[in-house]
Amino acid sequence: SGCFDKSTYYAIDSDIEAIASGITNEDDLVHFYGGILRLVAHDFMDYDRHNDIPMGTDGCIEWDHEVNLGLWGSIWCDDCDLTKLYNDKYSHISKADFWIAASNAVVRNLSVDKSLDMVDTFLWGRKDADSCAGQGDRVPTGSGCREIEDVFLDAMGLQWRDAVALLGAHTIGKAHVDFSGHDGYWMPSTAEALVFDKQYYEELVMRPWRAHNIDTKYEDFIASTDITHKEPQIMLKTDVCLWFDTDNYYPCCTRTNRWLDGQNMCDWEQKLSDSECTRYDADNSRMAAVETVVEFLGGPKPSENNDPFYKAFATAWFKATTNGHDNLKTLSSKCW
Ligand code: HEM
Repeated sequence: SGCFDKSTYYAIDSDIEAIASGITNEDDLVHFYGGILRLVAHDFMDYDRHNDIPMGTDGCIEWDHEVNLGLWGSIWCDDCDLTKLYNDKYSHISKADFWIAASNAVVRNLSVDKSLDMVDTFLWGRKDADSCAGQGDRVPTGSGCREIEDVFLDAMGLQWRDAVALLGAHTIGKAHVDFSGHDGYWMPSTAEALVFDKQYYEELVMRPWRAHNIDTKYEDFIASTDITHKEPQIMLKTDVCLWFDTDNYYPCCTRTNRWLDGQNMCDWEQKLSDSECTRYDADNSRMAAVETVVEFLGGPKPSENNDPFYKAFATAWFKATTNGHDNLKTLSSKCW
């Protein structure tokens, strides 16, 4: 219903920035930005093209489901800034559309030189669903690449390239013990978690990642030591599997030849220097993920080239947020 024009789109962008500029604590700021992106990801990751009830971006989340914890209460709730903004100014558009526009604002504002503006590929007209029983069960928990194949490739109908691009959003944000049971930033510092760029792929490839929370339901990877990091730095198995075969070989450490203060960096909580993570064979279909990571690094040498990642992210984001919809509209030039 109604009308959604470019000025409304950019008004949402400015309003998100205005809220962000009022958040003085950096950790809270990361969670504000990251939480908005995660909210949309959880709305689109429930899409299943093979199911009679496909779901997808419909503004419906099972807030109490374990996989969604943390979204209700600090990102979306009666007293949450984002919700208040919606109720005050934008409730004439659907929540699903609003969340995506808000996420686009996050991406634009945190991208290098604010260069990743997805306005031209933004479509609107989604309808909110009142209920979505079973939504949470469709969202991946982080166990490994089997989940990426089931959710992104099979249910959502995306390519490996799309999945790898979307996961680059983990550059922004943090995992919280109280929400997911995982703890830490994907980036080495809070400041880096506030820049939407290709650093996720650099961290994945360059850093020694040690298996962590082994034999618990929170199995993941942790980087380095408390000597080099104030906050824990983590990757999930669904992140590390874009480069290493963690589904078939775990626990392991990704780079067993790194030393710090005379100690092997794989041997902090337990000895893993003798368990190097394995790579995929050349004929493994997951090599498509590996090749995409190489591409997003932006060249053979360290570079500032975010273009391959940005372009692929915009494409994948478009597919993920429009999946299952066939009557969405482009932004009007002006609503009267
Ligand atoms: C295999 C798919 C995915 C898995 C298993 C996964 C898992 C997780 C987990 C466990 C957390 C930590 C939540 C917490 O404790 O607060 C998280 C956070 C986050 N995720 Fe994902 N995620 C996936 C895909 C995505 C996608 C596609 C996006 C966006 C395009 C995304 C964006 C984020 C962001 C920005 C955060 C940080 C939230 C914050 O700072 O509060 N994730 N994810």
